[in-house]
Amino acid sequence: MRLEDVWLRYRRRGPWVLRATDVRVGPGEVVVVLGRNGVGKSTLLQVAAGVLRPSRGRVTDRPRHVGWVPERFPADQPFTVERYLAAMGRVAGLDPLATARAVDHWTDRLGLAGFRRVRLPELSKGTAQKVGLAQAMLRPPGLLVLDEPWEGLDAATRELVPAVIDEVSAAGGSVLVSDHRGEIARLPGARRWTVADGVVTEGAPPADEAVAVVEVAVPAARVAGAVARLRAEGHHILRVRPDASAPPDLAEGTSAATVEIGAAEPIGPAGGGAR
Ligand SMILES: Nc1ncnc2c1ncn2[C@@H]1O[C@H](COP(=O)(O)OP(=O)(O)OP(=O)(O)O)[C@@H](O)[C@H]1O
Repeated sequence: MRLEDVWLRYRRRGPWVLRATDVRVGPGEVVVVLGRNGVGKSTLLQVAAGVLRPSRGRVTDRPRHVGWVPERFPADQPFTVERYLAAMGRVAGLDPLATARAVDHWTDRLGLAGFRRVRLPELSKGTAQKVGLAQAMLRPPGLLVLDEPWEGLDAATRELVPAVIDEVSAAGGSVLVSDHRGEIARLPGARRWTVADGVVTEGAPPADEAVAVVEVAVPAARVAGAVARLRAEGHHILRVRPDASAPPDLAEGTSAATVEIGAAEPIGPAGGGAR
């Protein structure tokens, strides 16, 4: 898919949010869209997904089936989870049997089985986000567009997002995902687009900026200090979790915790790849 000289503004004579954007994403590729708050990441994703039409320019070779996960799932709809997903399956062109199978699969996989009879407005934000992800995946998408998909999700589901992205790309689909939390560390093979001043810069990260996630077990009593030191060194803390598998006699803590890090800024070549 290619965005060819795409310009976008929300109203006539308003400021251009996107200017002369010319980027492409191929089958099986994952692109993370980066940039400051309000810079135009969502706008770019909506143009790519076909939710917004460019003011100028065009989008070519967009795959026929697009999965679109907005930053906020519009939960103010009077359906139960089950009925909403069934309707979305039909909208995606699935027959009733395929729809039922897909709804079963994704509600189980995303931990939504207990919410099938719950109405959308009664869901927590995180659960509603999962419904947003489920509807996008009912039919395997040729293009999956995810706007800040980690926002509001519980830790277990956050782990699932990279797995879902990998599946789509392994099946030959393209994936665009915006990220302002540093979760890109979970997608080490992804390309990046950076949005700044209305301009989208395309380019794979140089080899010395390769990203890895490192899990570090520390005594529970020392977590705060370890997190502070890692942050001071420029690493990005993805999460801290209790580590039930740690040996009980680990140093002075009665229990241990695992600190998972990536880095916000590149560190030197001796940095062992952790960013
Ligand atoms: N529907 C709209 N009408 C008018 N202006 C809008 C609309 N949606 C977004 N904008 C403006 O367009 C610009 C880019 O917004 P956009 O939501 O694309 O940025 P973003 O990088 O995704 O931000 P964030 O990281 O906060 O989600 C902002 O100045 C925003 O105020």
